[in-house]
Amino acid sequence: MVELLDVKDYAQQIAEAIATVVKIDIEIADHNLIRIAGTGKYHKGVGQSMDRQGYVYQEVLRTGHQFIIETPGQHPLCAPCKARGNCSESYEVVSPINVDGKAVGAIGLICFTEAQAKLVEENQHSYLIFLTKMAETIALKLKEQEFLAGLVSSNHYLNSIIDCLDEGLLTADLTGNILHFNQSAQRLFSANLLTPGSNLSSLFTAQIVTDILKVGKNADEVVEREVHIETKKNRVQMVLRALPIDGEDGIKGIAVILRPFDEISQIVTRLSQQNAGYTIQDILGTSEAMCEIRERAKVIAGGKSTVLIRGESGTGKEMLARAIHNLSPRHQGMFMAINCTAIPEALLESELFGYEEGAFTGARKGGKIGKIELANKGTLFLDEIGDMPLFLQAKILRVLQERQVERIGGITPTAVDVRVIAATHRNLEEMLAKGEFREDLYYRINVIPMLIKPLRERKEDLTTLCEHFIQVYNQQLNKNVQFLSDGFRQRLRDYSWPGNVRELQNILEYAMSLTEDSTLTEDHLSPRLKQSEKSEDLDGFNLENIERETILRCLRTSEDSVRGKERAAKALGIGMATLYRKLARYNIQ
Ligand SMILES: Nc1ncnc2c1ncn2[C@@H]1O[C@H](COP(=O)(O)OP(=O)(O)OP(=O)(O)O)[C@@H](O)[C@H]1O
Repeated sequence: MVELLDVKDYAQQIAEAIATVVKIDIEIADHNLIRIAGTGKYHKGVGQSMDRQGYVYQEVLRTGHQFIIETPGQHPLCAPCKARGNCSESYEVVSPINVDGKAVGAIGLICFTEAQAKLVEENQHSYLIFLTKMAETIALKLKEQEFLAGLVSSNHYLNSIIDCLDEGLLTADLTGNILHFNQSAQRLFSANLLTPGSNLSSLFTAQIVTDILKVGKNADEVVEREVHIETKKNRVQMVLRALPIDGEDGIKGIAVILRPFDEISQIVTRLSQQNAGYTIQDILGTSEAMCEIRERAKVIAGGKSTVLIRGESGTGKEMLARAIHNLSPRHQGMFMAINCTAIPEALLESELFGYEEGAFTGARKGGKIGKIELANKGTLFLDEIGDMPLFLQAKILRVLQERQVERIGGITPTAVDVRVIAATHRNLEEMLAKGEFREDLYYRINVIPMLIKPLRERKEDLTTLCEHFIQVYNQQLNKNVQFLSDGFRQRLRDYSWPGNVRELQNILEYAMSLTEDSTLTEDHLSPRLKQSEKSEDLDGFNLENIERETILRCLRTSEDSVRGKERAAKALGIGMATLYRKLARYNIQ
């Protein structure tokens, strides 16, 4: 709150101006009865309290009315005064200084001579009006001061809000001269680059500045660009947004907002809930193989090493990759999946690496960020890596080795911190031999190999998986399936599951959509499963399978020692060397 004391210099100027013109002394007091201005003999008392003499002033302040004291020292108001009966003043006119109907001070004309008293008395009305006007002038100054203080304080308040923002914020005039910036912007750029009066061109490339200035020409224009900024510490990727600052009579300037790219991708991740997906507990299966997979995933999730997940289609490779990501410290970052088979070769490169504006005909304005960059601080899932063309294999290898990515048409590489999880159903070793897969990349991605067995080799998982999918489809399809008939179970057990868990899921969805009962029977099986009977039977004649199964059965009945193996070899009618060769061949431990 502004007080009369805050405008004391102005009050003194007014007092002196009046005294010079009317040749009568002036005294001004504030609401605390402190003399804030005075002329003649009262000048030296400025700043002092008037509480022992200013009884008339006290009354003016209390009532908010003007007073004329024709007989100072004898007037009843002067009763408590020390100078009562002996007052040097001969006539006094005092007016309140009112602000918003409240007396915040008082101004008085003080006559010491008879001549002065006579003059005022004779022109009392004019002097009263004059004094009232002077009081109003001082009150106006006070209001103005209050208004200015309000402006300063709201400006300060707004600046504090702007400084609280994590985003860097700059404002510039329509030619790009910087007018204002917040503390976040200040932290980004070195002090000599960002000063009031410096130009946007000292911060951004010519192309970006041209784009920013465009928003000054059109109130509907908003520019969004991705920029790399050399900060005080390092080079960071940011998203720049420029918007016009609208005034009543047109665009007044341009606001530029800068946000770290990482933050945006984290927000996108959170909002899109893409990672709400799979956790390690979602990977079902009671088989030893699946228990091991879950345990292994927990152990390796914290690291940064590349993981290679192998397994047939539908075994849950992507699910496992997501679960590893969600278990890892990178779970706040993006999980970017790219299927190397699904995207045409020509597009795959730009999807992965992105491109700069003008990199090729048809390249989008402003360029495009690639999935590798998007996965910064997160996980890049390269699905079906076996189908990646050789030239891209070389580029991916460089990313893995140098931890940098260079956009198509770009000149400077950007550092990226991504964990790569690759997956394939293909026999990479065979591809290596044929020169279809790069050996160096193979070793780079195969740091942590994980193999998900096909469902036919872990049929004990069928029960858990069936229970889970039945529960899911009971809800989704509004069914109430509780049981599987023996025949249905048997069919599932006999089937070879070329499409693995995905196929099981489809078969259950099909069966459940056909029934209104609480039990699924063979009748509800899809024709595919029924027709498979034949091929299933033929599968059973595969000699290698039979041999493997026979060896396994035989080993289970003998003890796990050299003697046990000798007995098994004897029972099988083969020599020990042959048995060992077959154990290696069928990968039996
Ligand atoms: N162990 C599991 N527990 C629960 N659901 C599973 C499991 N394995 C796979 N699934 C389900 O099977 C489907 C296929 O999984 P996913 O896409 O991860 O397989 P994939 O091996 O990556 O397949 P592809 O190689 O064809 O891309 C998903 O719907 C997933 O929910």
